[in-house]
Amino acid sequence: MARRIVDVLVPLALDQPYSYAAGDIPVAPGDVVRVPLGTRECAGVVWGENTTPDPRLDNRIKAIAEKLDVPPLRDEMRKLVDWIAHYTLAPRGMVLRMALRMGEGLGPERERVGVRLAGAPPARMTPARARVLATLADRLVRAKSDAAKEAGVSPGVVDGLIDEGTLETVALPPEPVARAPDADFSRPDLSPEQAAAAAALRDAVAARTFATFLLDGVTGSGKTEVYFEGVAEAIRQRRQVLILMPEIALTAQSLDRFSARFGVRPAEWHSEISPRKRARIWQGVAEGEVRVVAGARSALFLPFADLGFVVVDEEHDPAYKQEDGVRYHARDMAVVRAHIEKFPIVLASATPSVETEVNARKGRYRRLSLPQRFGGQSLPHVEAIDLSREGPPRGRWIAPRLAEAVTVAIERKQQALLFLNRRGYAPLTLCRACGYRFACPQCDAWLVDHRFKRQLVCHHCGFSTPHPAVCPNCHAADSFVACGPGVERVEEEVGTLFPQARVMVMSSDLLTSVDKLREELTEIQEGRVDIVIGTQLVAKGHHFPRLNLVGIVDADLGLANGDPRAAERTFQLLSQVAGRAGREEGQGIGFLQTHQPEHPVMRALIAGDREAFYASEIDIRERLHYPPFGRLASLIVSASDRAAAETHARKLAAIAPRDERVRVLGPAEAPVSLLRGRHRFRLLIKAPRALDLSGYMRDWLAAAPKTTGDLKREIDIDPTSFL
Ligand SMILES: Nc1ncnc2c1ncn2[C@@H]1O[C@H](COP(=O)(O)OP(=O)(O)OP(=O)(O)O)[C@@H](O)[C@H]1O
Ligand SMILES: [Zn+2]
Repeated sequence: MARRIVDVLVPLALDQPYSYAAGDIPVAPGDVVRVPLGTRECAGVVWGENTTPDPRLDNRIKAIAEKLDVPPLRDEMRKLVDWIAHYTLAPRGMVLRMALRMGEGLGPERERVGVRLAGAPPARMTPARARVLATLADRLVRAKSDAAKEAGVSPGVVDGLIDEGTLETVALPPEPVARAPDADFSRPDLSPEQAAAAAALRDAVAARTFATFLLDGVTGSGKTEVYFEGVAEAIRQRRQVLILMPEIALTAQSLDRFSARFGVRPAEWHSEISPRKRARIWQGVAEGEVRVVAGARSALFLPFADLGFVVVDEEHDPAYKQEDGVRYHARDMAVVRAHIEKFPIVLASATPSVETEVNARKGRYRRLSLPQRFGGQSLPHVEAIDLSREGPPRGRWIAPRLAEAVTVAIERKQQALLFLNRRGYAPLTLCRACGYRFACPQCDAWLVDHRFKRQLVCHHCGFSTPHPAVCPNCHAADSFVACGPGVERVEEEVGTLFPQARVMVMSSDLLTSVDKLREELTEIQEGRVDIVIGTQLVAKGHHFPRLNLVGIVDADLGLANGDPRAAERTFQLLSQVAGRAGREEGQGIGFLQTHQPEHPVMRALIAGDREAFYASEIDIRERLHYPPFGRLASLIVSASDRAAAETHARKLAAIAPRDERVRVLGPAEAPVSLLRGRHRFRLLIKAPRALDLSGYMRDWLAAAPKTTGDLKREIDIDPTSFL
């Protein structure tokens, strides 16, 4: 009998599977196996039968070491991996790696040890020991760590009592990763609009077919309550659900809302979940035991046994695009997954991306509208403060009219949010004596002054250095001037203007963990803060009942960077921020401090005229053949040697396949021309919508010269960042 050979894809930067002999291990496609690779072993997935193995390899083919005891990767999941790799041009192994990211913790569950009172009291009694005995006097079993915690003693005390025979140990079953949600735990009364939208989602989930919805509701309209009804239907159908959120929106508040509706928290999946927990969730999801996952973009690659509904909350959020490794857009790939597995998906936003908006206009996505806030609250009233006419005095950042409004808000015991999307104290530091500016040694960027950490920091690569005492150029002392504001500088000004106010600064660099973020958000919700100063960390999804005033310190900040999506991003971000105001009672007000009150983005925000913004933006995109009316890809060539990068980029441009429908722009020095010590050149490729741009890029690179030295090429299909 011929040997059975199978192809195994390993989670490494390889596009092709390797052949292995199955021996007498009964493997089938999708099975997770351990295989020898070079000098070590690694996990991989059987991708298919190999019926025509290369005879020359015959005696070099190695055998599969073992089949792992985890559920196989289903057909649909393998199709998704193939699809994404094909589309993004990432090696298939790298995409697989995301689907196998169950941590190294897979394997038997770590046993939990419980204790209970069993024998005679110890010979030597101490107050700590007495407390443990008192705690366990009810003769119930407790986890060892819980017993220590409840008694307020160290675990060593409990161990001592076990050694003496006073306590006995008992093996406890592992805690479930997630308990089953109850679809009818607490059903809300929906407004008529909410009810109509919810019914559409429920029907779609019950129909078990592919459909894409845009849940288009103004800030505070109760989109969450609506998509929860789709979730409830999937739970009733005994199917699984994935709720994707931008990482920072995975807050205690949103998880609590889930448990208020369904009785339990969903399983969480984000970068701070521990490897062991990760492994258990992965397995629970694959076995169908975990019903609902709320996760950041990487949760898209979880191997659901029977996924029946996906929500992409805040679908316009740039955080859905992964910018390193496999460059994929989780929203778009979620739609692909829904299509492959034939279930409905809903994209929710108050400010849909232009792509999604156009898809809805063209009828490719079905729009569900919630034009009003829930409970009759009106949308915030937005006004411009023209910085060229009524700006603050020199060296200050809060205009008199905004300061006045903050004073009034505090008097009324309401909260104010001052938004500035810039971390640190000042974006540029220079020497007054000689004009020297502090720049990053590895990047084309100024160093940002972070006073709280007492460092100058590069926001591109993380390089940091303590504040020097004298100018490194002219050796003058005390000659530094901080230029421009960051949140820390606004905090300083707020301290002078409102000395009595309780102030909190929220900025990602000041946070140590997700838990810390959750604590701070709770403090704001509970009204223990008067003025919040924050970056985009506070812009998204939060519901602060007492917040009625939002001041945008520099509304023009995002417009200046030459990015084709600058207008869209600015509109979305500022609408979201302003949308935090007046959600529960009273009228919300937003102030935009701007030098360009006539800019279409500012005019649309002030008039509350979303349609005007989309009309002008869609018109521009259509004329320029930008997405979604055309397609883009970017190719960045980088190297530590500038000439090497430039020469290679030019060579690539010269050999681009000829196709009169495709335009290759560049190479040009990238806007960030030096990053982490590498010089960067960019090519931008523009093509019509119908063209297979991934195929074009693949043909191109297949003919390209090999990269030598530390030359690197990075391809980004549908880029969203243009730096
Ligand atoms: N049917 C309902 N019954 C009771 N409360 C509701 C209902 N719908 C919405 N709410 C409440 O209204 C508030 C706003 O809802 P939600 O946060 O879901 O809005 P949203 O549309 O997601 O807003 P944003 O886009 O600003 O995040 C929440 O406090 C929510 O609990
Ligand atoms: Zn840097």
